[in-house]
Amino acid sequence: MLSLFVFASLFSFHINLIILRSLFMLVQVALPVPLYRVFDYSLPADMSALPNTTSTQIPQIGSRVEVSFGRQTLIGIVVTHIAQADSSVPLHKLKPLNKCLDAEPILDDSMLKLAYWLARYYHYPLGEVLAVILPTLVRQGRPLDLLITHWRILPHITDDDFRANAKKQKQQFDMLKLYGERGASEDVLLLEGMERSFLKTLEDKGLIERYIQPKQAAAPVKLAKMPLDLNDEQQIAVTAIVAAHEAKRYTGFLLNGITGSGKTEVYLQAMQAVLEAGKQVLILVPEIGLTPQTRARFASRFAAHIVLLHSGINNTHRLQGWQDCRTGHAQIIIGTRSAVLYPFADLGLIVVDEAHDGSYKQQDTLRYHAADVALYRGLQAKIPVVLGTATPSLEYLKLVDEGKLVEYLLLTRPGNAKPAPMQLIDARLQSTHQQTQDDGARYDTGLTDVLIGAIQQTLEAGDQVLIFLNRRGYAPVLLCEACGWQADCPRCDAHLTVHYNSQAQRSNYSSNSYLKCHHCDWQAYIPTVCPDCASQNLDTKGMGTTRLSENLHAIFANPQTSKALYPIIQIDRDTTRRKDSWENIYQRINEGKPAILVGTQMVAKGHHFPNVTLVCLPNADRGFLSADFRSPEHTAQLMIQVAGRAGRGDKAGRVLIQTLQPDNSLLLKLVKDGYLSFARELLQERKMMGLPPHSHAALIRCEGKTLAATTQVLKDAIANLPNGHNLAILGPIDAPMSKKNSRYHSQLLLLAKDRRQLHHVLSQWWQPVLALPSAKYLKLTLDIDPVGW
Ligand SMILES: Nc1ncnc2c1ncn2[C@@H]1O[C@H](COP(=O)(O)OP(=O)(O)OP(=O)(O)O)[C@@H](O)[C@H]1O
Ligand SMILES: [Zn+2]
Repeated sequence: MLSLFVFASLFSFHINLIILRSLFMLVQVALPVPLYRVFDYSLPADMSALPNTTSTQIPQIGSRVEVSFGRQTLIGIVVTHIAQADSSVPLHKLKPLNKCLDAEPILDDSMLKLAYWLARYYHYPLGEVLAVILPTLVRQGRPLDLLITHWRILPHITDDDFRANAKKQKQQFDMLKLYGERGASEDVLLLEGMERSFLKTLEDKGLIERYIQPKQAAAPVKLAKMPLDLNDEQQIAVTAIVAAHEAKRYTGFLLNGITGSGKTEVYLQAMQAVLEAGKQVLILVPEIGLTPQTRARFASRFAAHIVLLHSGINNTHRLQGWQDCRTGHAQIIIGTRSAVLYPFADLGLIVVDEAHDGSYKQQDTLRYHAADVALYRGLQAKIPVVLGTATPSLEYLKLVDEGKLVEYLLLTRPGNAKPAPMQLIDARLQSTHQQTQDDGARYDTGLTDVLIGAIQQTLEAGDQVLIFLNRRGYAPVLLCEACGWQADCPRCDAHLTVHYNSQAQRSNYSSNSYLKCHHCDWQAYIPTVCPDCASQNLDTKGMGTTRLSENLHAIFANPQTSKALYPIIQIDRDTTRRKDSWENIYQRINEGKPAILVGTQMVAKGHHFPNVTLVCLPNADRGFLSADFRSPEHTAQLMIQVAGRAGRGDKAGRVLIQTLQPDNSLLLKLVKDGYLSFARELLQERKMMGLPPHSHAALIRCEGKTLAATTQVLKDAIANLPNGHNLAILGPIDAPMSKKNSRYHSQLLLLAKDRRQLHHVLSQWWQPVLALPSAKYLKLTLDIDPVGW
């Protein structure tokens, strides 16, 4: 009895102590505001007044709280508990929290560490980093219980309880009846076509009830199909990745495999070991067009819970996916860039497919690179990370040289498939093919006879042709032949692209014919006379995918019917805008009948079209002339990726590159010696010039109403650099497209030999730059490891 009393009094003393401590305890909250700091809030005297806390509980680190901030109410994340004595805010100025939204942390320690790392590395405010990490609905405060709603029919209810006129309700009731006395989860029912409003109606009528159950763990992953027999190169790579996984050791792998060498099979077999150990696998893919096909490939191998994360899913699905990753319910996660920021219960492997791809770099707000973040997360979780590509960026080659990435080469294609040889066609020696239009006038098709002959031959052999043209629309320029006027965007330093369809008459302003700026989406009618000199002599210059498709129609038309003899399938952002259009196009191609595919860079990425045996690049080599030092690397990657679509099935393929500069040394090197040798030479050149990856870059951009203002800030910023900074400074210069959307842009590039030195300077310098008097009303951004110029 006595001991019980002692225990009880000790217990209440303990409680009092906690309450007492919480009175002097503050929480520091990261809020989604552009300020480089966290904010102190006190706890209300009566903690139980805070929803989601008990009288003894302090809101946990990693949980969401609602606070008053100025006149606003914001939701932020608790990042630390501090003693009141340690706060710089005087007691009377401290505000109490309004609400605690989570009883448990929604971000664990590793996610918070990730957020701190991102904030530090990209010099971005912590609260805004967290806003990028969290899905919209989480940010807005949606409750995140890990319980799921089930619905079932009440035991005493029978069919007789329905009146005759409630037909739809009866239908839905019958559907629920199929699930027996335990009913089914709301997600399943909604997927089956049940409507939420009906569930509510049936509940209100006392026919069905909801009950809550904890989410069940996913069933162990099973193989749905036998793996292929690996070739030696593949086997060596799989063994190394699995060994790192088994040793619970971080290793960054560069899986450097030529196009069609079976990198995906390597991912699949490495994944198998990881999934069988009960761990999750994250696969990053470049863009939305890829995800359905990729999913199909993984789903046919593994019976597993696969979650797809890309920009096309709505907020509810995104939240669901986020929860599934965090609880471990998701076993295979296939996603674009932002999936690398998701929380995972037990991640065992990260694969970054087509790791060189530009879409892995986020180009606004937090400018992270998903492959770099993947490597950090691998290190954090002690797991292997595989960067797979046929065209590794120079950054990765350098990391291999430094021993920071382990490289495995796949130099052959499995089975009979051989890499397609590349051949140059000198377009200076040959005039391009001319066609006659209805009114008898001749026009240039932009294709040489050699190219047309090869296309014809391929189609007659029953195969498919892919023509790559990285420009959508009809033509990039509308020009007055009389006075030289060109249709330019009033808001950007850019020509307006002509979107035109010969079926729609040019003069009747049909919705198919218009001028459009591809940078700001400004649109205008196509004028019938020149706005400057009133001449009717307006003409288009250059060729986009629509025009090329029309030209091909004319070239390969049946003379009697004028109809094209072969399907001509245009694949670009305009033709794949609708949700299911990519799927339809994909199906048409995979029927395998002879066809001509005309596509922009959308077709370059990872697709497997086994019947394509000829790939043509009528003018893809232009990028070798650009001013951006990264342009040759990116152009070569794109060319090799497109070329890699040829000859992936049993038949041999070939690649024809039509060019006006057949003597260009870069082009010759690429065609003759292949990508790796080409890339090695570029890397050497960058070393000589001290350019990335042989130095580390930060790009500062300034946007404002005049170039004078944007340049001035950057000059002031340079003047503020700490003494002895030891950085190379390029600029300020006008940005490549200095006027965009009626705003002007200047930029400044900082280069450092040593990464730490760059970050050291930035950490002292960047925040004061944002506070410069001349920076008021201007937008300043910092891009660490920029990929564009
Ligand atoms: N060991 C193997 N034996 C037989 N066929 C294989 C093997 N490995 C891969 N393949 C087949 O080779 C084809 C090309 O493989 P995959 O698409 O994985 O190449 P990839 O390296 O990912 O290509 P890309 O970089 O161009 O996307 C596929 O049809 C695949 O099924
Ligand atoms: Zn524009």
